[in-house]
Amino acid sequence: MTPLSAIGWRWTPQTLEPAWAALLAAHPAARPARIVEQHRSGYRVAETADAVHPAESLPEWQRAGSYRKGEIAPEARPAVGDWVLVEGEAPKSLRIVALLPRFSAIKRGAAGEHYRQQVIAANIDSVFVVCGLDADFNPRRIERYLLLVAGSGVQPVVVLTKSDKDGADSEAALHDLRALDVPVLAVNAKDPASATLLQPWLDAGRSIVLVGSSGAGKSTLTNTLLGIEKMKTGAVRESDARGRHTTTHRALIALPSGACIIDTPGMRELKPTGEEDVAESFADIEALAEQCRFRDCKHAKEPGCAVRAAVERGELDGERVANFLKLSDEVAGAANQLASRLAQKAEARVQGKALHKRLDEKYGKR
Ligand SMILES: Nc1nc2c(ncn2[C@@H]2O[C@H](COP(=O)(O)OP(=O)(O)OP(=O)(O)O)[C@@H](O)[C@H]2O)c(=O)[nH]1
Ligand SMILES: [Zn+2]
Repeated sequence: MTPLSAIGWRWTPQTLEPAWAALLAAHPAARPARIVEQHRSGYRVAETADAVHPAESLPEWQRAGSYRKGEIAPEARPAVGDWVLVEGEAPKSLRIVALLPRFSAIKRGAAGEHYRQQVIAANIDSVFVVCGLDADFNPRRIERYLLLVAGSGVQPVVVLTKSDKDGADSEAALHDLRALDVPVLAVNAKDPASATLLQPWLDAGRSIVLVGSSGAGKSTLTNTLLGIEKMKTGAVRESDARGRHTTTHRALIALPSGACIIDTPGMRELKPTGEEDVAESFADIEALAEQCRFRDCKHAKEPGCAVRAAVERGELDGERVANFLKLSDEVAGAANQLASRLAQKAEARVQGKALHKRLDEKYGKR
């Protein structure tokens, strides 16, 4: 394994995307590196699994406040997981000279900012949606994660942990999740033999992210896959008054299988961008909705509702339907925000143009 392949580089000159090859050719003195952290003050990149260094970024990627002319969209700036080309010497004088196009991107809505959305992890192959088979078990939360990563180009896998615990009912959980058309696995995250169920997604050169609520077992699973105690887990932390933020942070963890796990704080709070396709994530409900008497049926009190009929027959989970409606509203809300931000942006551009025109008329072309 080369140092680069341990952090997810799996291309040879023959298999390299033409766009990547062209950028490499355009920067003959540069070499690939991966963004593993993004801070207000700048980026940190890895060239090997063990060495993470600050890198100076292009001036146009520096955070800017508002829509100024020529400002670069947030999606066009590097994000965690992105491959970039760097020049200069580590540790002190690395410079990013180009961003390589990404093959997948997990995005989230960025309310409260001027930006419409943010890329929180790029070039990821699979996302493990981790959920415990204890009080943490929540099909609605799983559906939500799946909706938010659908369309990102990343393959989701639902990993149900704590299958070994008293009261854990894997069968019942698998039944509750039967409507999902993604792989669902029940594991004991503490047991290496059990964790081998995840091998199909851990081939060399693959990049994974883990999402799930606090205590779901993400660190435990990471440690088991790693084979050593690299991240502190909850059991250790319980004696620590500072609580959940004491996990030793490693942005990129190279696994013995040759895959790597990328951890980014952004994955902890996912909210819709407005571009999600709820119908696609809830294809079972969408198919039933075609049979409803009214085309715009809200599946509430309308007569002839095929969705409610399926719930009444026990063929569809009523809570899944409620979550579908809730998430549809949320995505519609985010889509409206997105549309109004785009409209504001267009408006600002038109005003800018009008101003220029008036200035031109008054003072002549400058
Ligand atoms: N028995 C059993 N315990 C588990 C399993 N997975 C996790 N645990 C325990 O659950 C607790 C929380 O697990 P963590 O791995 O720290 O959870 P986390 O998802 O990393 O939590 P955050 O770091 O807060 O996001 C720890 O005490 C683990 O030992 C499992 O499959 N079986
Ligand atoms: Zn209906």
